[in-house]
Amino acid sequence: MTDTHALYTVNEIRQVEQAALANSPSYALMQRAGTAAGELAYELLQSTEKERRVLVLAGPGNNGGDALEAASQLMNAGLKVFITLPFPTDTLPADAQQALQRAKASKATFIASDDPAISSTDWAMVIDGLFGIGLSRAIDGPLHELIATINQLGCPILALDVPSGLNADTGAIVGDDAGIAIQATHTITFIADKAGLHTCEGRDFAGAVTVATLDIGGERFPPASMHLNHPALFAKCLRPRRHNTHKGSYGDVSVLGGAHGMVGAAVLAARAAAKCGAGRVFIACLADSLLYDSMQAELMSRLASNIDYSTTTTVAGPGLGTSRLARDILGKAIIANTPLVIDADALNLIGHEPALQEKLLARSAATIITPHPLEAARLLATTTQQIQGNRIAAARALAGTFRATTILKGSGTVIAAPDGTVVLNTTGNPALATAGSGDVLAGLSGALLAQGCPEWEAALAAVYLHGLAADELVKRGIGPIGLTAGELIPEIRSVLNQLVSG
Ligand SMILES: NC(=O)C1=CN([C@@H]2O[C@H](COP(=O)(O)OP(=O)(O)OC[C@H]3O[C@@H](n4cnc5c(N)ncnc54)[C@H](OP(=O)(O)O)[C@@H]3O)[C@@H](O)[C@H]2O)[C@H](O)CC1
Ligand SMILES: [K+]
Repeated sequence: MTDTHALYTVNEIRQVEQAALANSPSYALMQRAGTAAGELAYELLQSTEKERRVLVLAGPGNNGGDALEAASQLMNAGLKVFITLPFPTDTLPADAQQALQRAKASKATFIASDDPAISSTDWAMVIDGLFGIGLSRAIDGPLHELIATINQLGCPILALDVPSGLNADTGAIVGDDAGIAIQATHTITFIADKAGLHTCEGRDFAGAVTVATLDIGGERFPPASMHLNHPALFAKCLRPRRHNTHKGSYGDVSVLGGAHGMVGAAVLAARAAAKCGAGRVFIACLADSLLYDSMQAELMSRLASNIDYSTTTTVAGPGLGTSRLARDILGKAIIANTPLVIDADALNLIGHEPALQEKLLARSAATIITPHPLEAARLLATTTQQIQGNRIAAARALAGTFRATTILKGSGTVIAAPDGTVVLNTTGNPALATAGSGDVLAGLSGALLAQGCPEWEAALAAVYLHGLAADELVKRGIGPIGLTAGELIPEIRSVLNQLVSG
């Protein structure tokens, strides 16, 4: 495949697989999958000093076949391989039957899934081939117990195609609290990459993801509607500055927020906007409580009611509250039809007020909305659990309903366009789960819009840079525990400048 950042749904992959199976000998794809998995396992095991015992979990379908094939490869490479196959073998699909015969011939040791050796052996690695894209219900009973035991082992776990128990499309654990999934350190996924490995629980359960295409050419794939975020997707809007420019060249940002007692949120967004390149930044507070920002004297303070929203990019929401005054001024900012980022309480107001929704739909200027899952649930009149159950569908629904580029925050932030295009972000870490981090993202998004970045690229760049800054800080020991949102701002400025000059 040429498009290395493309993501496909299970349905799409099934179609590609069927077409490929029709044109190659049966069993060839499974052999390729098993070989790719065996090679990766072997490579990962090179750094281990343990006696190289590998436990292979094989399931009742073709994912189990892949695992049995990988087991044969590793036996042939001289490792000590133990296989547990806790299912009747006479109902294995034909290809998996062949893989079973080869595994038996390789003299791998078969052990029962309740053998105490599973929890007492110091395994160098576990290979998870219980279920792949054919998982159809929550994993329960003895298999649930087996997976709980495996997750406690503390050794590297290589999942084949998908960590068993994870929905490959959504990244949710199938069956939610009733289900369970393998918590892999590595996943080798077949034919094409899958969205569920990169959002919701995906990042925690899949670990490092490798794609093995099984030699299926890119021409067999439909155009992808989902991609992983990458600078190539937005680089064209982050260009070096021309010499012959002035502050007016980089736009004004006004942060509409800061109700009484909540000015800090607006200050964080405004500082982010200033340090990410906006020409001039105004803190447009509802409350008359901020004279100036002593840490960032470049910021200008105005009463929200005195701003001309037709001449500025607006970041609406940080610390805005849901008062009548907030609602009225938000309405003015929306109808001004200038670039707009809508965050926090501005989203809550829109969720409650059909009149604001109508105004939003009448806009033609750039609009980015940045809900976290609870705000998304309010906007779509549903529950957080429903949103998290299918984050991609939720982001698409928001983008379509409000005709706005949507940034659905959370692990594996989803960026969706009204036409259904989706990008999943790859940067960021739990350090971002801190108060004010959303305000910084909103301010950064506003700064990029003010500098002329189109809304789609601005959203992709903002999310990517915000996460990358957190990753860089964590590498230096500043977080994940205790990273504060304000610390992100200078780091975002650094990674932004590096990207522009690099
Ligand atoms: N076909 C090929 O050549 C290739 C396939 N690849 C690999 O195959 C899997 C997909 O294989 P598939 O057989 O469709 O599905 P699975 O192996 O994931 O699992 C299906 C079986 O699991 C049973 N099942 C489903 N959920 C549960 C559950 N919660 N508890 C117990 N059993 C469950 C299901 O039973 P049903 O009753 O639902 O029918 C099936 O028996 C793919 O992921 C790849 O790893 C490779 O890509 C190579 C080419
Ligand atoms: K698996």
